[in-house]
Amino acid sequence: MQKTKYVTEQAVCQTTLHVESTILELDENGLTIMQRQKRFACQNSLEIRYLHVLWAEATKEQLTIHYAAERHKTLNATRKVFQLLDQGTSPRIQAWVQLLLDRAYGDSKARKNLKIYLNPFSGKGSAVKLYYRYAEPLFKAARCQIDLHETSHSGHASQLVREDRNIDACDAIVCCSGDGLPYEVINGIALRDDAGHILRNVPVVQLPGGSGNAMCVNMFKTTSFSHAALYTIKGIRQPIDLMSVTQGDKRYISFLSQSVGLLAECDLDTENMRFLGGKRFAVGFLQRLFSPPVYGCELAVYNSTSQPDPYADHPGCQTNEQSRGLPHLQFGSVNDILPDSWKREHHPTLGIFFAGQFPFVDAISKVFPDARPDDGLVDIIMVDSGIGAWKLVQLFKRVPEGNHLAMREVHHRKVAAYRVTPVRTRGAFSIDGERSSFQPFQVEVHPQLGMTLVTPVGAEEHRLGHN
Ligand SMILES: Nc1ncnc2c1ncn2[C@@H]1O[C@H](COP(=O)(O)OP(=O)(O)OP(=O)(O)O)[C@@H](O)[C@H]1O
Repeated sequence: MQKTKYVTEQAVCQTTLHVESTILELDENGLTIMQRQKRFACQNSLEIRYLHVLWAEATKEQLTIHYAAERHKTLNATRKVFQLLDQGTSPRIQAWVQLLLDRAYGDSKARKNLKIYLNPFSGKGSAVKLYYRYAEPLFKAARCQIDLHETSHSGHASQLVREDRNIDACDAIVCCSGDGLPYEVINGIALRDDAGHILRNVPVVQLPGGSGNAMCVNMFKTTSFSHAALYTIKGIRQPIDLMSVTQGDKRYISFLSQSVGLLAECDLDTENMRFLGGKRFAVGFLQRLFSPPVYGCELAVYNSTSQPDPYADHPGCQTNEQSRGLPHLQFGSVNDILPDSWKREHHPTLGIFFAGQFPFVDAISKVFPDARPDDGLVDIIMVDSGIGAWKLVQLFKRVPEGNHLAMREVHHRKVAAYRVTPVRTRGAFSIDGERSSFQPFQVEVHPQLGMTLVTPVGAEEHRLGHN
């Protein structure tokens, strides 16, 4: 807490508050607090961006401004207190405080009601510590209402969201975890009778507590825990597409990716090396570099831009109306006969199949650089297993910048739906980074079925490892 100052109100206009020797000025970008030393000279000026202002209130006696102060690239909840000598309830001061709050929150809802799920085993097991140290103080300073649940087992978060009768009263579901927990939450909601209504209306966000944290990187453009907490407080609602994945008689909801082949193996088959953190993926890659696996498959794709009527030759399909439940599968499931309008291809020597709807699939891999999360399309990249070790290394070196799409060996496209039928009977397949059974699967995009929060205008991008 900063040093307390004794002041009296002499407000001169709506954006400026003179309180004895202090001037509080609301300018274009934020609040400036100046100490007036002599008649015309101001010193000790402090600037607080509106983005960083968490809360402000004036009681009869004092004005308190809570804000997120940045030190060593980490945000900490702090406050300034000014004594108002019985004048805090004056309309002028109350109007100034309201103006500060209006500018601090803009289009974002203030005092959010947050439902928080904490996975104590995410990543290297530090999510709980990170939450209490970096997120909770900011949420409390911003006067958020917190309903916190620590998950006790796999499937716990799914059960909680399925049974929660007040879920639509919350302003965001905050997963303090890797990407596994948001996947679980979304699929838990998908089992409710009002799944469509909840998915479309209640934002799901992530504080980066796991090893991948793709949801946070894509939406908040940060791997910093404290910045992600601030962007949750100040986040703006943003609809996103979700994807149905049908496999056998099951239907999963995917928000991030589907992966078959080399990359899925590097992720799933190195889970016993979790102690290596992010490096386990690189170890898996090196192990397969000189003999990449071959995942021959039949691929069928539906591209809505070339075929204007997706329903024409699929009699079983229904319109994707804004129902309260989960949307109907417009293209049927993986068990249905393929519509004639779909393009069929045979890829006998496929090595990598990766599909996703966000640019980043983890904190550093920009696999789909021009993907848009709300365009009704899923990006697919495919690479042949015969690409060769040297080209494979080139490809991976280019992925962080997203330059790999320029390589002749990388086939990229955007589709509205697709089906993969593998030739082999065993192999690696993941949905949103979670292992799924190796069987034929079909994916269709549900435009803007999901909801999340994104950073407000003016937020910085930082994808480094700080808190
Ligand atoms: N208390 C718990 N014990 C064991 N597993 C849990 C618990 N709580 C949640 N889980 C499961 O842990 C899985 C992985 O969670 P999460 O994604 O948060 O961490 P991660 O695997 O470290 O991160 P990433 O997905 O980024 O690699 C989820 O599928 C979830 O179901």
